[in-house]
Amino acid sequence: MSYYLGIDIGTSGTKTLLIDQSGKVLAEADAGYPMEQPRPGWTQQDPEDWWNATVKTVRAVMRQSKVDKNDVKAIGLSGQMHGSVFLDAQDNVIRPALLWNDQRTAVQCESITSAAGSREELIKLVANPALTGFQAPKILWLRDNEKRNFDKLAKVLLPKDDIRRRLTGEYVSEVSDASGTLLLDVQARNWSTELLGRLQLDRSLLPDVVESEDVTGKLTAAAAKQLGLTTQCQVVGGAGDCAAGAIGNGIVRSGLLSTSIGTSGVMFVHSDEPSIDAAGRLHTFCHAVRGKWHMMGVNLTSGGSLQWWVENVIQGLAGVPAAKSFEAATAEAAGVPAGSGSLVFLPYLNGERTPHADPHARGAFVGMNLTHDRAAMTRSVMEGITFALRDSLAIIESMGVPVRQIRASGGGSKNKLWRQMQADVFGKKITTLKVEQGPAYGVALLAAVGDGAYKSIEQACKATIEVAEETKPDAKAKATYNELFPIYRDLYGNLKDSMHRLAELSS
Ligand SMILES: Nc1ncnc2c1ncn2[C@@H]1O[C@H](COP(=O)(O)OP(=O)(O)O)[C@@H](O)[C@H]1O
Ligand SMILES: O=C(CO)[C@@H](O)[C@H](O)COP(=O)(O)O
Repeated sequence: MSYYLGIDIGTSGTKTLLIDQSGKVLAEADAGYPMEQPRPGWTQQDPEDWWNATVKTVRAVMRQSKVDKNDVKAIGLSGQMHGSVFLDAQDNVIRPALLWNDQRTAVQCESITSAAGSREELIKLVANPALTGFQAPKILWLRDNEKRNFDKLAKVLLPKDDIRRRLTGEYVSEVSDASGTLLLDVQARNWSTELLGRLQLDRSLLPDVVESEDVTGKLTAAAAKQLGLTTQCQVVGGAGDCAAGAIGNGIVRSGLLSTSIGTSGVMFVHSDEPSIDAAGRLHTFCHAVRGKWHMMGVNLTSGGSLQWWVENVIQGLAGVPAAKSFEAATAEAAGVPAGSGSLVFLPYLNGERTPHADPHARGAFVGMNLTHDRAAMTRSVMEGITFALRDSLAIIESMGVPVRQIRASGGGSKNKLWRQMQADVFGKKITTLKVEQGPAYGVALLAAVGDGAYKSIEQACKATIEVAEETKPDAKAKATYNELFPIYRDLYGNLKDSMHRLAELSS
């Protein structure tokens, strides 16, 4: 029997799992690490933490499963997208890695747009506008602000690709994650030499780019020893965590969408063609399916807003025990009718990407009155997060993209109230999988495809992924949300100026 490892370098921690060739999960392990926030809107991590978590979790699943190391044929890598690991010519990490939710690069986004000629020209080159989280503005930020570090720079890698370097000694990325650098010609599935030239960035700074199921190398002797595996173990391209999570949800053909409520929120749709949102509100990226694309809307503080509410606000007030806090808070919210008594929450606690692309957007509760209590406010937070996902769905539908099935995933979708709320807010049936394992599972499947256990990722998904539960919209709640959604949408425009002035004051 052959076995495959999936490793997901997440923001809060690394998750590793081991599957057999039928797709059955034999063991899984997690290891967490901190995220530094040296200033409001700045986020960083130490790549060494990702490596230590990788070693720890791989060793843990090998120990738990008791699988013979010679039978582990391949590894798939997934990870938080867009981050930058800056390396010197000796592969030393020059400074902490800047992350996907870092907002320090607004000035560099403007420089990139003007170097391309205009926002429209930039979208023509790389299918997307310049957004603060993406990798290219981070490279320019280093050049503009830390010249001594920039002078040492020899390579820039995405988080999971830095783990690949440590596993195989190779500098390689793959198309789905490379799409989020803003330097990939997404339609041609290769680096945009045109944009690199206009930004005066040397191609040698970037790794090679392959398809997600391609084998990128084998473990070095040192890595094999550290992980307790063999030098015959292959490492496939893998995928950025959104595409990897979508594969884990079986989103590999037209008409299928997935939502994910994790720290960030994602509305993801498969596309046979590189369809581009001319306004640049959705990201158009290569899918981890060979020769296919996807579009997605991303909310920066999705489940992260509930986490903020439960940890920073409610816990302080009520002393809810940490382990049970999400369940306890949402159980209380379930007693409040849909619409939270006309209270609307805007989940823009760290700026927002889709649809506003605004690092200075801020959160708000609007419509409070004397009847509102903690439970209503919790519910309103959940509804605001779900409205933010509906914003992305509305854009997808306005582009004429077919929507046949929506599969809900991520920590938030494990909650029954939130699954019902998604059905009611979207006005559509929501399905969930029998076993949802997220991005690590998606890349373990890519590893199985790379090793030849399946002909294609579509075939692997068909053989392994089973839809279990269906949640239908409730007509009354759907009508309430249809009334509230236009108000939610108007609020950003109405409050934008005040949000910006407040963001300025807190910076
Ligand atoms: N039992 C629960 N009920 C409601 N929401 C939950 C529950 N468990 C987790 N969540 C939400 O899911 C988020 C974490 O999702 P997860 O997919 O595990 O995160 P990450 O994106 O960091 O990997 C939390 O911040 C919280 O908003
Ligand atoms: O920026 C994006 C996608 O564009 C985020 O989805 C990050 O990739 C999130 O990573 P996790 O919080 O799920 O680790």
